[in-house]
Amino acid sequence: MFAESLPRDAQFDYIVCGAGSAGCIVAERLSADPSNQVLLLEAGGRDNDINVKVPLMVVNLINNPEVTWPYMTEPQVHLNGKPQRWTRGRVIGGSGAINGNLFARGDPAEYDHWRDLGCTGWGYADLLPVFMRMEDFPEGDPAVRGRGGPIHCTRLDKFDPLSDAFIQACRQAGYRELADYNDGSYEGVFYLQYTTRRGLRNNSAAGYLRPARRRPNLTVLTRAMVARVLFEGTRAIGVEYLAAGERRRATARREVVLSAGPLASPQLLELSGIGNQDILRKHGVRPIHHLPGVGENLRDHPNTRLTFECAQPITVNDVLRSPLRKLREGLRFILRREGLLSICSATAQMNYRSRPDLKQADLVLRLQPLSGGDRYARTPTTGMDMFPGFTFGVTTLQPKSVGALHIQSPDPTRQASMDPRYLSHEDDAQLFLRGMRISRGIAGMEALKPLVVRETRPGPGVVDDRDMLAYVRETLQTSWHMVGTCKMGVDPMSVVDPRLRVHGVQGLRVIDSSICPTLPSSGTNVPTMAIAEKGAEMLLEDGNRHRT
Ligand SMILES: Cc1cc2nc3c(=O)[nH]c(=O)nc-3n(C[C@H](O)[C@H](O)[C@H](O)COP(=O)(O)OP(=O)(O)OC[C@H]3O[C@@H](n4cnc5c(N)ncnc54)[C@H](O)[C@@H]3O)c2cc1C
Repeated sequence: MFAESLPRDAQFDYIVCGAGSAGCIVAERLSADPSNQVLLLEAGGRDNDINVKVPLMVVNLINNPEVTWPYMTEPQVHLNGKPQRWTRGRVIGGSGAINGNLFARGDPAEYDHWRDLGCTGWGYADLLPVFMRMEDFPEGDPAVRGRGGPIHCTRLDKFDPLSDAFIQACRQAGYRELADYNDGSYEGVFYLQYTTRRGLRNNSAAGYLRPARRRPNLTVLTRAMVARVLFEGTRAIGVEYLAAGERRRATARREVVLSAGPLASPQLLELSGIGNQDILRKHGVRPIHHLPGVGENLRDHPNTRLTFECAQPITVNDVLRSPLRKLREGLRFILRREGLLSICSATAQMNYRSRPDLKQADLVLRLQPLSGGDRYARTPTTGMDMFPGFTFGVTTLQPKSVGALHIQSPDPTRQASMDPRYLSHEDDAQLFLRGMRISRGIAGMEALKPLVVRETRPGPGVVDDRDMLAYVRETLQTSWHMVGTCKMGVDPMSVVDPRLRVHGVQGLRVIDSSICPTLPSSGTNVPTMAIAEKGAEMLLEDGNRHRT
């Protein structure tokens, strides 16, 4: 239940910090046992905004400071010195409340890689039952797809002519079409699936937290920013948080769980004295445990784009710039819960290998039936093209450039210094050139040709390596898939063990996307929700073991 405030020094069994994709699940799972008193603290507010519910209306959220964190990275040396804007959700549901709703488990081979790195229990076969119990996808193969779970997965049965032509063009170029890319197959071209239920966003806040919000043993406090974890020796005993202009405390009898996401969970560890002791001392934080991996291993999927003018007015651009089309799409959505309003943007995708000798797909080509100056240009006032347009997003799946994030002050309200070091590894830059060339080949296939008037970005004049690379460095942006800053593992640079317990201290876990050792080869939302499902199961198992 939502609380307005908490009594001074309130006590709970578990305190979960951050109500994002992971935190909502952890809190729901823990509070399903009525003997657990659970507190969920969220820095942002409630998620009642209609823009959260209707998928396409996310265009009104990603530039809205009311529901987002306005993070900026350090200037990027390999992107002409430009810092990058990194929007994240600051609201119940977290980034899952403002994301693209794309439903992807990721490449099974990448989870097997995690297992091979020493993360016992995290191979694809281990995760399959977790993915299955989370989801509701009645039309899928019941041997590998779940039904009846809290997160509904939608496969649209009608697509627009542009998406159909894209699929056809990829097939003409020799790639195979997948009927269900979440069934364990991963390489090929496919129509995307969405985390929506009856046309509305079905994130972890909707699927897990909402049904649990009246439980008397679950307290949810919004506008409460965790400032640090409190310790007695090396045991976490609670948190200090900022609410209504005051610094307050809450105590955890069992465990504190950090689910504040990949940019805040490592910051909270460092503010609490867990991290590289030299960095902590430099910023006036007394070290409790030297853990040099905290904040390292920052990974993201960088993204560059080719945009095209479309020969027919069938794109999101055409809907958003025409009051009549908006009304028509609005009615279609209200009456049948279908159409462009029921998706955020992307409709089809191809996962493929840049070279046949590779073990797994390393590139993504994604179709978005909208176009504009950059990834945040989603409306006429934010830079969307005022003509029919579509985008080919090009993303490298396992970039070799890895960055770091660290506190730059003991003040919890000051963002950490974030440096993804995009394109610092030359192989990543070369892979983008390959991806762009393959994308142009697809745009030139018979099936797509009638819909392409011209390439608008980078444009037909940009053809040699030097010019294309200059374009990539100028236009590269995030896919908002940051992970890895509290890496799970057994090596000296890992932060949590495979049961997600922070090394070297007791009573403290990190359960969110920051524990991924490498990038899941996909969007990171479904992988994060699976991490939360599995992490909560471990918390409950360990809690019960102590009781008996
Ligand atoms: C614009 C955008 C589009 C995306 N599109 C997709 C997509 O289509 N498909 C996909 O698979 N993935 C997508 N992602 C990525 C995916 O949504 C994230 O990887 C996932 O939500 C991460 O979950 P998390 O729980 O780790 O963090 P978050 O969901 O970010 O949750 C962290 C929560 O902690 C809160 N918090 C932070 N600091 C504190 C503090 N000090 N005290 C209290 N609370 C705090 C935050 O406000 C937030 O609510 C997208 C992300 C974004 C931002």
